[in-house]
Amino acid sequence: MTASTTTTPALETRGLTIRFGGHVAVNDVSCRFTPGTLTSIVGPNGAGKTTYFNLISGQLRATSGTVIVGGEDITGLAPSARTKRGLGRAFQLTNLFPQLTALENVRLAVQSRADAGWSLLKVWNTRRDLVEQAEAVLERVRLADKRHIAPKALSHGDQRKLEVALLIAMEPKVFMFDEPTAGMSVDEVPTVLELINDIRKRGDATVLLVEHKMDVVRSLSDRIIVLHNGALVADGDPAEVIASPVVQEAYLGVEVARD
Ligand SMILES: Nc1ncnc2c1ncn2[C@@H]1O[C@H](COP(=O)(O)OP(=O)(O)OP(=O)(O)O)[C@@H](O)[C@H]1O
Repeated sequence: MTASTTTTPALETRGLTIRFGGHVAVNDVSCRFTPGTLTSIVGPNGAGKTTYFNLISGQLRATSGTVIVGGEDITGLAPSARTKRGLGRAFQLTNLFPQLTALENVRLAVQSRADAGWSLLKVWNTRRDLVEQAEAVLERVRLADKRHIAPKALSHGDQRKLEVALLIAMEPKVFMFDEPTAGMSVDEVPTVLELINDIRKRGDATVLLVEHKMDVVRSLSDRIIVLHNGALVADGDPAEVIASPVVQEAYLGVEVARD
């Protein structure tokens, strides 16, 4: 294990399990995620990666096991309550307000975070701040020049950047990305990866990344865990895990074989 055992984990799962009928999609997964690290979760199709994410973010309820954020057991909480505890998951743009501009959407995300901790009056008094913060986030994801465009009019790559912007605006402690480069053209991929790398380098954010492209995983990760048939079968340093038989077998002839 590369995760430090002395630092309080930002996120921890203990014995996390979900069954669909007779099928165990996530099977007794115990794992600690340390602040300031990026962990990639890999494994073959159907291994349970997205289901693991759904259990962490609350889209699915575990059959057994616990999810702990910042030392607090959040297993019984709804997704929105988990978001307030600092769990942030990037979702496709279906969550956006299509009639609003990119800037207005990001401002709403900034505001939803502000509302969680501030009085409404204070939010009103700092409206200008909220817009400035939203603009700063759009700068950071290099969408400042497109701030007045509606999300659906953005290119696919810019839409993915906007998704990252919304997540950044909510200032979560844990950032969760499920295949953030899926469906992107080759030239759009590096910008989104740079943004994720930038999140990881700033402060003590904890980043979880589900990604199939092994070259991406290798370049970004501090640690890799491997799920196979719902179980955690490898965990550690990226080079070691990528070289392990289970990963070699799962990805043989695909990305790994190219290097
Ligand atoms: N709601 C559900 N009902 C029944 N079975 C489900 C449900 N959600 C997931 N599964 C099953 O759980 C297993 C794990 O699926 P999951 O989508 O988590 O895998 P994955 O590792 O994310 O795969 P991929 O890389 O293809 O996205 C699969 O066999 C899937 O069919």
